[in-house]
Amino acid sequence: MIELANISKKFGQTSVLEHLSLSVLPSSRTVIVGPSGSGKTTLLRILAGFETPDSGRITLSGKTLFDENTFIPAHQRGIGFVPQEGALFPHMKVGDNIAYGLNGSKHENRRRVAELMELVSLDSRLQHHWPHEISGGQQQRVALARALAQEPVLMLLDEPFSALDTGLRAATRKATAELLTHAGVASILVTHDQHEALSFASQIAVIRDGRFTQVGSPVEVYSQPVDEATALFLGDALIFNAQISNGFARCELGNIPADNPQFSGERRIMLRPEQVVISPLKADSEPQPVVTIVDVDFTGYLSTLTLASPGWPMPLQVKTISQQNWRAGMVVKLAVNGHACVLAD
Ligand SMILES: Nc1ncnc2c1ncn2[C@@H]1O[C@H](COP(=O)(O)OP(=O)(O)OP(=O)(O)O)[C@@H](O)[C@H]1O
Repeated sequence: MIELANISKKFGQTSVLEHLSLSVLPSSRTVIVGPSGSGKTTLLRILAGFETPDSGRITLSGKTLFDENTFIPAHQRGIGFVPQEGALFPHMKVGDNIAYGLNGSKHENRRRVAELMELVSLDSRLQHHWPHEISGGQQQRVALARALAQEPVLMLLDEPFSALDTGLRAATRKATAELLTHAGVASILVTHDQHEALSFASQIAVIRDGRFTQVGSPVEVYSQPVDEATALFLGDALIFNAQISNGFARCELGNIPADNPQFSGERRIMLRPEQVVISPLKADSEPQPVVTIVDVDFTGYLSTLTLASPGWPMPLQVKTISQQNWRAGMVVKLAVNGHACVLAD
């Protein structure tokens, strides 16, 4: 439904976006995730029509929004935009914020505001409040209702939950995802928070230095990242040098099935910490390799174990679910679940 092809943008001599291409399906949820300064907001502003790319093409439902001969202005695009921290008009009450841009009769607008408030699960009595009289989560819902009032086919969300505390953030994120899917509105959300990205998205586009390094489903980009930086950006990762042959990766942790059997020779591989299962060693068994816990950093639900083995070049840190009996000096058994991801660099 929305297609970007070869979008590039420079500010002065600095290239900020380079040849970005992306397809977003109707009613889907795409997340653009990447470090600060990677070009996320610039891309969103280009899609909204607030910024002009230097080259490329953007089409929405078959209609060209931008190419070398075309520039459709923001208010004619049918695209909703929820900026960071909602950006409500402070001098307008909640109801008037939502009604901003509605051009029906007074009676119709009142009915539509009530509908939209119900859609975003806001108590209709809040329409008479000033923005500063409602909570951060409620302000985000008002901003969403205001954007939905335009009946967009695509909603752009720029770090919309960043001002909310952790619990409220997760709840608002889930409610927003459900609401947009239910309303049949496709969305593109920008964030630098990998948990948020993995939880909200049906499709993730990882951006670094103005380029997409990987586009895929959350499970794909998390378990099969293309390179080390993408792997580390999306969560904790254990990276090893390995010798790949016959579909197996030989490394410090043993012989692990490789996710891509075409590779061979010396390569870097990645495992997620949850793939490594650590268990106490039974008295009479021989561990292979011999692994000792050298340090336990207990942080509640999770502990970081520092593990050492005579054959390893350096100790390995693994974050794992805490167990009460773990202590430094203990010899443990390691097992690896699933495949090792063979990295491209
Ligand atoms: N109007 C502008 N003029 C000049 N440079 C700009 C402009 N807007 C953005 N930039 C630069 O473009 C680069 C990308 O900025 P952008 O805001 O798109 O990144 P971001 O990934 O959204 O970052 P953050 O996560 O910190 O918001 C940055 O180096 C920024 O300084």
